[in-house]
Amino acid sequence: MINVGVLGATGAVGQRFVQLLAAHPWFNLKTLTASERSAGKSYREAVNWRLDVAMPENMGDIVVSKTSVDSVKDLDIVFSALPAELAGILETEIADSGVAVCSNAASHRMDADVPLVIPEVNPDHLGLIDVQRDRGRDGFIVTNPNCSTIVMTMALNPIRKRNFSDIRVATMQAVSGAGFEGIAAMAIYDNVVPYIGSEETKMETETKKIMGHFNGSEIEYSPVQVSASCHRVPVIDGHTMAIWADTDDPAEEIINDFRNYRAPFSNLPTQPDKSVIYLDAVDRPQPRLDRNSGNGMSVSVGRVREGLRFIATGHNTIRGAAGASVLNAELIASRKYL
Ligand SMILES: NC(=O)C1=CN([C@@H]2O[C@H](COP(=O)(O)OP(=O)(O)OC[C@H]3O[C@@H](n4cnc5c(N)ncnc54)[C@H](OP(=O)(O)O)[C@@H]3O)[C@@H](O)[C@H]2O)C=CC1
Ligand SMILES: N[C@@H](CC(=O)OP(=O)(O)O)C(=O)O
Repeated sequence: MINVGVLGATGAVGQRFVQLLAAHPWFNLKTLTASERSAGKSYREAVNWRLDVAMPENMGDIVVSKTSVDSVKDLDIVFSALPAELAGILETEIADSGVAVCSNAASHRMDADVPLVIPEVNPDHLGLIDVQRDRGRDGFIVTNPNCSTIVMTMALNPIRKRNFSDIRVATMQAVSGAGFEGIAAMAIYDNVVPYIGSEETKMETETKKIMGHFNGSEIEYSPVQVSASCHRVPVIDGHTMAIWADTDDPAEEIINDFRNYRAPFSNLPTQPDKSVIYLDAVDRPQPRLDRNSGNGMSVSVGRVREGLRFIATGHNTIRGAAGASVLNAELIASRKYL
């Protein structure tokens, strides 16, 4: 078993990590960290469990540690669900101390030698781990993209061979994306908020790195242009988006690409066989109906129309966050990077 821990284990993403790791076949979850407010309490006492599945019983008695390099020094991997302003320095120190960091936080995503990985899309970018090691780092950092960026790039992956260069996207993002205390009920109920700080820039820049080419020492960014407009809607979990891409190929061909798509790895426990699912009902995908497909790891697509226009939905705290990081760690372990 590989010993792992979760940084920020009491938050919206941290709880998803605990849910996904508590009975993982490869990973032994032994350390949970949070702020000074929670440190020293049992996880059961510290956490305000808010997921729609029960808290795994075996996690409740773990004593929450302070988030520090020392607390995780005996682990092989830490999963980071820390606020970005803390993640920057701490993740660097933990990686330098010899531990592998799989992070959800935005802080290191665009660092030149840090892989920004979705296993189905750009697994070869893990080669940047060797670049980090070559400069003397004992551990390493691997990041997963922003939640909306993951759903969009996963949805585009089966049709990538069609060589589009111009993508437009309008998102409808769930409130869980803002964290538990992120948005007041009075602000979102009966409403749509047409602003999510930095989200549009993240979608526009992270996509160029993910779709870029790893030449053995660095990523050559893709020339693809993304124009994003991001909006918060009164949905608990599941980001939905309308996507436009510049191909005139017939809708039937695109639908066939989606139907025939299979995930590339069969040996990773968190990877569903179909990580992109095509739905042909005229009114799908919908977040409430489709976010849990593939245990929350599949992206659902539908309403494919010439132009090209289509809709995609994915679970933002599973496929877009904790599940994405766990899948990255499985790929890292299977490729013997630990
Ligand atoms: N929500 C989402 O859909 C996504 C979130 N992310 C990213 O994941 C990260 C976590 O987000 P989210 O779970 O929503 O955030 P939350 O606010 O829900 O949780 C924050 C976590 O960090 C801990 N924490 C807060 N302050 C400190 C501190 N000073 N020292 C140590 N630990 C601290 C909290 O512990 P305590 O309970 O003790 O306060 C809690 O465990 C962020 O970087 C976010 O941008 C990425 C993709 C999607
Ligand atoms: N901004 C996203 C969630 C998030 O935290 O993204 P990032 O990991 O890029 O900071 C949302 O609100 O839905």
